Amino acid sequence: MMQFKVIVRNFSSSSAMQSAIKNVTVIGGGLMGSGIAQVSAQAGQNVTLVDVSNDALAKAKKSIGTNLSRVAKKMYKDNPQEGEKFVNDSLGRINTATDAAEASKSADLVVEAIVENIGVKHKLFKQLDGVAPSHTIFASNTSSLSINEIASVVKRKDKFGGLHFFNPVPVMRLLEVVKGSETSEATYKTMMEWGKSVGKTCITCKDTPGFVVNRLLVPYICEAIRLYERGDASARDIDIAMKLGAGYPMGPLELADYVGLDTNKFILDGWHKKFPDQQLFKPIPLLEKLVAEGKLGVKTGEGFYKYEKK
Ligand SMILES: CCCCCCC[C@H](O)CC(=O)SCCNC(=O)CCNC(=O)[C@H](O)C(C)(C)COP(=O)([O-])OP(=O)([O-])OC[C@H]1O[C@@H](n2cnc3c(N)ncnc32)[C@H](O)[C@@H]1OP(=O)([O-])[O-]
Ligand SMILES: NC(=O)c1ccc[n+]([C@@H]2O[C@H](COP(=O)([O-])OP(=O)(O)OC[C@H]3O[C@@H](n4cnc5c(N)ncnc54)[C@H](O)[C@@H]3O)[C@@H](O)[C@H]2O)c1
Repeated sequence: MMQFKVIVRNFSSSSAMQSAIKNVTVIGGGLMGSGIAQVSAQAGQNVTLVDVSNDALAKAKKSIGTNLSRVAKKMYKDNPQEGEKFVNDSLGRINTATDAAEASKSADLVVEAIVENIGVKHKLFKQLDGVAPSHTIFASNTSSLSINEIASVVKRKDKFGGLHFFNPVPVMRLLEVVKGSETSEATYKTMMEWGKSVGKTCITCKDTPGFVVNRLLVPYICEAIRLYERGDASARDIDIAMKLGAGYPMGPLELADYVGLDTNKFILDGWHKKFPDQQLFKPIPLLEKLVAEGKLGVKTGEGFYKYEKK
């Protein structure tokens, strides 16, 4: 078991940094959207979590409940009653919905965390731009797409930016706040304040591929896969090397399995298309093979490693 010390902050609304954002609509109730909904509700905000799938919403509510209990256990270890109240109050602030347009009508901030597909994101934001109040800020949690490109379909380009969270959202302390070329200073400031209000340390990023973290992380993971593919070291040894030699909580191949090999491939393919001469972004035959075989990592039970299905 890897060791990872979680720093628990006090998220009660009285002590958390106040934000101008009171009503948050999170679109996409998967891995990331459920985490974003959780940290917003913990910070005292009213959240509407939207997904096209009722099953995804039910799964999201269940995992949010479990993860809130983990937080409460640490935060209120001497006062379980308060802990229970924290969990129930936070859950009580989260409504679920399947109609994104309707759910955006009362939002101060819309955070999009749906599939990493520019066409699908465009369709969503175009629809929301027509119905959300004029003050509403739109943000995307995209891992690898350009904020300017996503924002190109809306009229409110000054009120559009990137809010890039990290997986698992309740644990990872960083938030990348991405300024598009037309993001206004007021929108940027509000996004920074909101990020702090949900307990994150915010950094400012330009709209460059991968922002900061993924611009460094993607080549690192790709080089680890290539090293393994060449037979220079075993998967286990590569992961041990980076955990014990560089202090990372997970090795690069474990992390690739955790994020999903399909996601790894999707990011790499997109960047290769954009920057065909960049050696680091060239396709990796082993990654292609694993994805073609449906070995996508933890979520399918096999990637570089095998996992017990839960
Ligand atoms: C081509 C490349 C592609 C790149 C793709 C990029 C994708 C994306 O854009 C960017 C990313 O996100 S990049 C990805 C960035 N992410 C990384 O790089 C992640 C790197 N990995 C890690 O940081 C650690 O391995 C984990 C924290 C994941 C698990 O830690 P562990 O020690 O192996 O396992 P543990 O003992 O179970 O848990 C430890 C503690 O965490 C707590 N907890 C866990 N989940 C929780 C939840 N959902 N809620 C609340 N709490 C949760 C748990 O209760 C425990 O607390 P305690 O107080 O200690 O009892
Ligand atoms: N997985 C990660 O580690 C990670 C980290 C940071 C950022 N991201 C980014 O966050 C976004 C979401 O990733 P994820 O891993 O949570 O994906 P996911 O597949 O777990 O969840 C996506 C959810 O969006 C829903 N959805 C799809 N289209 C929709 C629509 N039009 N309206 C409403 N809901 C819709 C799906 O039903 C699904 O539940 C992507 O842009 C991804 O690049 C992912």
